[in-house]
Amino acid sequence: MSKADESTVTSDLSAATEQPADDDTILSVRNVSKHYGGVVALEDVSLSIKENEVLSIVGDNGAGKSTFIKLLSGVIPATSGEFYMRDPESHDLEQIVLESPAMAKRAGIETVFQDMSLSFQHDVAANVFMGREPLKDGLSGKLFRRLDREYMEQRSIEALDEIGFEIDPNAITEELSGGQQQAIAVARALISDPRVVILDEPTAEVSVEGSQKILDLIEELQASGKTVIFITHNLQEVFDVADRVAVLRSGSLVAELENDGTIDREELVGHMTGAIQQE
Ligand SMILES: Nc1ncnc2c1ncn2[C@@H]1O[C@H](COP(=O)(O)OP(=O)(O)OP(=O)(O)O)[C@@H](O)[C@H]1O
Repeated sequence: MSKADESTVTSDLSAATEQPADDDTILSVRNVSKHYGGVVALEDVSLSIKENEVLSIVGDNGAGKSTFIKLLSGVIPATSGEFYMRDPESHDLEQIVLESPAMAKRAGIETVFQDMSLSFQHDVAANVFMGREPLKDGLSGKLFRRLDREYMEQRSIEALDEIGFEIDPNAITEELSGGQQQAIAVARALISDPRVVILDEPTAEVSVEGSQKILDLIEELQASGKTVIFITHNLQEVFDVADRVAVLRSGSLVAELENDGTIDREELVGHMTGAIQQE
């Protein structure tokens, strides 16, 4: 049996018209396409993300990875297709509209983009709460309302601690390492208690040591009940922390593989490059 046969491979997924809504699906992407004018960035992608899994998305440059997560974060609208999210109360998969970042956040999806969107001159607590600063009660009149700094610092410490980082909330962000900055961006994403956390190449600008901390962080997120989707170019990271890997090639989802010890680098690269093509 070839390596490809040994693995749990589902191929030609882009041809699927409807995906079964497995009980453990938290987020379902159905027949989603994104065209930029004449450029086909994604074509008829269907993918189910399972509750509490770590799913890695890989693909060569231009495969459609960034486009895929921009759609899930509501940064750009899909040209066609549908998204469904498991409702935490009814437990049904309900259709959601992802046409703005606010809509994605409301659905419980938070994304940390590669640039992290941090304000580097500001301190850690300010970044963790950026755009959601709590105000002190008891003071009347907008002009006199003050930030609840004490709460911000305390919550920042807790949010970072939850993902395995100890960082002074008063430290200036630009003075911290790449791994610490990534942790701050993740802590900010966690403040709204999302169910799905998307990380866009979280280790790209981080030292080897910092990268290991980020991989630990991904495991912490999973242990705390989150579902994690992460994009990486580093295949070793896929083997280290992903439960499953989805491979995009030229805008199509060409394989989904369980990271159950049977896939190897050659096989993964084969799917990415097209050297392996399933019927
Ligand atoms: N705003 C845009 N306008 C036109 N074409 C775009 C736009 N954004 C992406 N594309 C095209 O869509 C395709 C998919 O791009 P995307 O950035 O999603 O790929 P990627 O897998 O994230 O690549 P990389 O690893 O290089 O970031 C590429 O052909 C790209 O040139």
